[in-house]
Amino acid sequence: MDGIRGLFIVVEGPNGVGKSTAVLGLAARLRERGLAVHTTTEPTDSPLGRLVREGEDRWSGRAFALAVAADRTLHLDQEIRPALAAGQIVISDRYAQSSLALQQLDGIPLGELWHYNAHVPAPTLSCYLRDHPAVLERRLRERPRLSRLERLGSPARELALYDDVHRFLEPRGWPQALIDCHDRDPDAVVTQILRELG
Ligand SMILES: Nc1ncnc2c1ncn2[C@@H]1O[C@H](COP(=O)(O)OP(=O)(O)OP(=O)(O)O)[C@@H](O)[C@H]1O
Ligand SMILES: Cc1cn([C@H]2C[C@H](O)[C@@H](COP(=O)(O)O)O2)c(=O)[nH]c1=O
Repeated sequence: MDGIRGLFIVVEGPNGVGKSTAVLGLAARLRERGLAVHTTTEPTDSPLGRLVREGEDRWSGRAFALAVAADRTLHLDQEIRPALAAGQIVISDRYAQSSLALQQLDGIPLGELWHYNAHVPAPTLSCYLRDHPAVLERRLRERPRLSRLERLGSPARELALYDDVHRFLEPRGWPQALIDCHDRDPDAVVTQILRELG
């Protein structure tokens, strides 16, 4: 697959770390500068993406990893590349790193997950949000219901998996930034992301 032309930003990190909040805040700050921004998420808001979301509790292992990878492939073809071609900045809440980290919870080795995703282009910048496990545990405790993967993993395990993925992608040339969210309000998190973007 060809590389990416345009500005494609990915926000990643463990469940509850503040990805969706950061995506909204970043989009707002870029729009204040008069820039055209397209926000998106994985799994996508497409028929396949909705099926994947609904399937998380019933499917696991290879079948789920491949379904998520298929949704990502369509995401690139039908949403990300067209938005970039139209001159928009694309910000995605989750991308391939979520697969490389979270599908390991289902026992799929990182190398195999990479095979399923190796065709996807590197974003312009991938931001990995981090916080202390205790903060994330508190946020998850406040949720009425946890997903299958949230129950299977834990904030500490997810953080460790994202660290592995960060190390794995570094020699593969993916531009990446670690964003420490601890004791930073959402605005300060966005400021840090903007600094990384230069
Ligand atoms: N920087 C921050 N400081 C304090 N609270 C925050 C911060 N960012 C987000 N939150 C709060 O933490 C909770 C989780 O945030 P959010 O939904 O953005 O996380 P997420 O990473 O997208 O979660 P998930 O992956 O589980 O969907 C929300 O209640 C949100 O208001
Ligand atoms: C992209 C992607 C997602 N998932 C899982 C992780 C979460 O349980 C849901 C998404 O929920 P959110 O509240 O919208 O963040 O999907 C996954 O396991 N693998 C992936 O690649």
